[in-house]
Amino acid sequence: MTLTSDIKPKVLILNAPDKAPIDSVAKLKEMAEFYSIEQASHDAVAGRIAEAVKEKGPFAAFVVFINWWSRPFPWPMDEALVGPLVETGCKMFSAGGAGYDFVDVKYMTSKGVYYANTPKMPALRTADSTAMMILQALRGSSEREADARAGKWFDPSKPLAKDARCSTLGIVGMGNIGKLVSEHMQHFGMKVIYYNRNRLPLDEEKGAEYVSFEEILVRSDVISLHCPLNENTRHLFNKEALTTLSSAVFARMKDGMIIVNTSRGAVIDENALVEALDSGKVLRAALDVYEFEPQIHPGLIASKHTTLFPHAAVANETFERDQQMEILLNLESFLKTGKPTHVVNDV
Ligand SMILES: O=CC(=O)O
Repeated sequence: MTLTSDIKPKVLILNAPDKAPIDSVAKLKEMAEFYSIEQASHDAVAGRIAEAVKEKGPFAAFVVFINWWSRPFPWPMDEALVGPLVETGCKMFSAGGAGYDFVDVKYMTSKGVYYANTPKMPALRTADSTAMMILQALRGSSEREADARAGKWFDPSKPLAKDARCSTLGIVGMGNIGKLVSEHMQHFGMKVIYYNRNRLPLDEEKGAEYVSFEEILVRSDVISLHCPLNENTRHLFNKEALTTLSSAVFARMKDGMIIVNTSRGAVIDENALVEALDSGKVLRAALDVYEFEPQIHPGLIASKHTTLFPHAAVANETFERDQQMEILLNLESFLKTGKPTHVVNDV
């Protein structure tokens, strides 16, 4: 039976999926009626949503096609933003990104609605960039490049490159990205240990050794962060873990270690990291994400021992297309089965 337009569910979209192949959009247009609003600040989008619900609603789903560098952000995706949709029966929300720290998932779960993310698209891209950043940090590439640009030749009195083959990589968070980083870095000869809330099944460990969080601190020459940002991981790397303050946690961390972060900035207390870089406790840091994006702590910019990326580890020529397609797949699955593909909450 062909659905008539009268009984098609309605979907509200924020921005158009302008990079996805026309076919994948056309297919969905057969299944639902689309209404769009434009990206703006949180309060302005809240107003646009409330107006759309009143004039065109009710909507079955709300999907967002914006990137995290395009501003202003309408975040957080909280009750003030999406309440009118939730209250009129909207059951599915989706936006781009593996991370969903900008979403009030607790609120959504309490209302019995799904939030769906896009975990596949960022995995390999972010893992590739992380591998590059680990190698850069091991080699001290920022210092070397700064010297070369300043017309200074190789100075072996500066800390030399660390050998990947003699180094242990500690991965915190062994999800899609962590697993790929583990495989990449084992190709460069690194010993990989990992900490995760739960141990992975043996066939997924692929040579990585499961250890406690404390062991990550004790044994790692390089720590790479791949955990989500939530109340348990905010400032997981805080003064105690990163500085010489008299903390038992710190006392077990290696001097001159390297920290790499392509997850979320606030997993690290940036003030503590700057202090640790200045004291030499942390030899080098390679960062793609920051506590107060788009600001980067001036101490991180000033340090010669940092490699900095502007939250672009995931970005390449094809990622927007793939991200939009993953959001559309969530929507297609929801329209067909009542459940999106990549649900982050149990409802
Ligand atoms: O930061 C990128 C993502 O969450 O996918």
